[in-house]
Amino acid sequence: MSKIGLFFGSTTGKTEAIAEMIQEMLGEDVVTLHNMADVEDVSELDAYENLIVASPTWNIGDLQDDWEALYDDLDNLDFSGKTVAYFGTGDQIGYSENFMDAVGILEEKISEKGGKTIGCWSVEGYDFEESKALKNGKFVGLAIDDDNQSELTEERVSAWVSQIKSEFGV
Ligand SMILES: Cc1cc2nc3c(=O)[nH]c(=O)nc-3n(C[C@H](O)[C@H](O)[C@H](O)COP(=O)(O)O)c2cc1C
Repeated sequence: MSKIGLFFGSTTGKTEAIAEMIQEMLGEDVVTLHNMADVEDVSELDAYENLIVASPTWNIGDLQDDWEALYDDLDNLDFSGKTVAYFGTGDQIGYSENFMDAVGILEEKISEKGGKTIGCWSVEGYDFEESKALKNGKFVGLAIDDDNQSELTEERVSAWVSQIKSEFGV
């Protein structure tokens, strides 16, 4: 069993590309990728104590479709004892009032069910109106905007990976 299960949804491939980048940085022996399109039952998340949960925001403030399909089933899981980091991709200019909402929606549900959130991320360098992913003035996970700030993607991912590495203790 690898140490971290990374569960992502991705409609046009951007979130998937970030998931692969993270796996490469942390090592294939450490991170196992699970595309939500192939996940039949959310109990697959239960196999890990350390999780990375990722979704782009679609349809103006919604979860990506494959997460949407299984979202209600998260109520059947107990996340206590689990450590969870989040990331998402979004468009802070086109969807300024809903930037990264999907990450906020997932974090709220999973932390309600006992998950311990790590990997919070500063809003510095972003320009948006509103986001459900904000808690105490920070994003509850890494925010990637490849639509408008692709030149910052790799350095953001790399800094966040160093951060969660020590928070996960891997
Ligand atoms: C129709 C449509 C709706 C979108 N809605 C949002 C949104 O509400 N909030 C946001 O931050 N980004 C939004 N986006 C931007 C996507 O989340 C962004 O392009 C993302 O990187 C796509 O990820 P994926 O390729 O992994 O599916 C939207 C894009 C489209 C085309």
